[in-house]
Amino acid sequence: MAELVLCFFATTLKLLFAFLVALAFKGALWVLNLFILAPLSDPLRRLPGPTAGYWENHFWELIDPNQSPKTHDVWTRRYGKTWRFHGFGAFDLRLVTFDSRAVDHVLNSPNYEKPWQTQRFLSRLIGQGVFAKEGQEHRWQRRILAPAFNSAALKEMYPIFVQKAEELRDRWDNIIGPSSSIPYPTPPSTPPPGERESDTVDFSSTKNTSPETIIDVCDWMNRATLDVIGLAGFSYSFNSLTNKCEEVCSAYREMLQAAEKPPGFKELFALWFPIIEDILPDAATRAIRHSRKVINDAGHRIVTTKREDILAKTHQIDYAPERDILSLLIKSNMSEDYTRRMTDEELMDQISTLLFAGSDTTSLAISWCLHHLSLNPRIQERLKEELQLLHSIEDMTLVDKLPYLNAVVQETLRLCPPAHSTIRVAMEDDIIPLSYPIRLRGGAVTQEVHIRKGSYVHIPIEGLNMSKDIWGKDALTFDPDRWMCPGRLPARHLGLADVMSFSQGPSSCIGWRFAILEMKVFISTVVRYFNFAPVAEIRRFNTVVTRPYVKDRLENGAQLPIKISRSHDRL
Ligand code: HEM
Repeated sequence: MAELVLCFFATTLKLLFAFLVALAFKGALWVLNLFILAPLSDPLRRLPGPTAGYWENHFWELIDPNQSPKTHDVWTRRYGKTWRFHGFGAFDLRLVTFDSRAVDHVLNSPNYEKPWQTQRFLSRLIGQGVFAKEGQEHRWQRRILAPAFNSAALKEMYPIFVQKAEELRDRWDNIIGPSSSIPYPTPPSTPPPGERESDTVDFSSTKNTSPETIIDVCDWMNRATLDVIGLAGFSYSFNSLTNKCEEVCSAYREMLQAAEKPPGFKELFALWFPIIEDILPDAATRAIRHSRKVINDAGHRIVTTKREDILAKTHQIDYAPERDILSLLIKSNMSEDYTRRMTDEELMDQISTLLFAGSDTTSLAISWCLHHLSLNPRIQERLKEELQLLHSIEDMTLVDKLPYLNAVVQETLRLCPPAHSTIRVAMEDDIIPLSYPIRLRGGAVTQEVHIRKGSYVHIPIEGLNMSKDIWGKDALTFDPDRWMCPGRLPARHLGLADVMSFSQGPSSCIGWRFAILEMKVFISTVVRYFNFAPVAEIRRFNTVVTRPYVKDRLENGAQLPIKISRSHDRL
């Protein structure tokens, strides 16, 4: 018996050993292939591009927004409109293209998807919503979401933009001090819809006797746009502008802070082996999990109540359903074939997605706009003059059609796109057509790029918006006038709204009209009533989006201090 046990034990050991040897052999082959064999046959090797040591990368030059405009400019002059660079090293060659035909091809072809690393990062943060999905699932979610973003839906949401913009204006007015002669109502005595009486802030505590004051525009805009997406997205009051950020609002902010930290070795490793986060969750992982739970619990309550409400009242003759994005989404979902409806979990993930994709981006775009207006008093003055013609902000068509406001918004989106760049991966070997030929390393000239399955393509959103070839020599200057003279614009635009900021193709920004309208309402409301002046040198840093910080104060995180005073003479 003992012999039998020994024999069994020895055989198991042998098998285990053989298994480990096979595993090590497979691992060695994988490493050999990854670092040596595959790079040797990578067609991108033939492309022009910057050189570096085998283990060196070019991420920093390309992704740091304080360096990338210069890098793009110098490298496109040196290598042409399409080149390759080192990802994690020389074994990881990646493509960058400024060629409109190639950009069109990559962003519109089903052969290119968000890399699985991006999808995993997004799923961990915001669940399985439309942003994290690809392929058929993505197309299906996008179709159900579409009615919530059409013109009719926007019209319904417009009063929310106005309500929140005016609330923000009143908060700022109150911070400046009591000597206001501004002929608009002081902060409302009755709280805005959705806020409880007790949630309104005590304005006296923030008053300042000086006729001007410095505010952190970034923080204020962040709160305002979060309130907007709460109300417009799912009729939910975050009360962020009242300083009484409630639990979902705090959870969301906590989640963003955790996600903003640049990934270290462990985070990168965890993308490949997510189990590590289960075994050894760090503070960021715990924060994200906790935030997701809070957001999901609230999301569950919201989805259930809304669906019951819609089901119960649909047949009432005078029923006017809520017009927020989630209600429209639930309605659109209910009209789908029974087997193809989104589950409650999927609906909840759309809530996190909208929070993530719709608030921070728009808040940054508005902040950058006020920054540029503060640096350019003449442009600010001209905008104020146009806004004086606007009798009421309530008229959506009027606000949307103001030509100079439109030019200022377009120019901000061009020069300060909140998303610095995006990335796709080739799902199969492909040939990318080019409009501008490139010279390969051997000297041959070609009008197409061969790319193999698994290669990454970086789409330089900001680079395309700032390209001198596309926008002219003054591409780096904030000049809204270029949008007023059609002759100064490129013959052919890439991207939604004529800029690359919202990307293009089937995964482009679904909320672009929403964002532009929200920007217009906020900018016109605050620029009518306040003057903006710079107080610090502002730099940019890139986390998930491009944020401002005060030069030499990066440790304080995103900040955009601006001096505001009332424009008494205009009123
Ligand atoms: C100025 C503000 C905004 C900017 C610059 C912006 C930019 C973008 C960009 C560049 C993408 C594509 C990302 C990629 O290709 O990898 C995107 C996707 C998306 N955006 Fe926006 N966005 C803004 C506002 C909004 C708003 C207000 C909403 C919703 C209310 C929204 C919802 C989304 C969603 C759901 C996606 C994913 C679309 C998909 O994968 O099909 N965005 N956005």
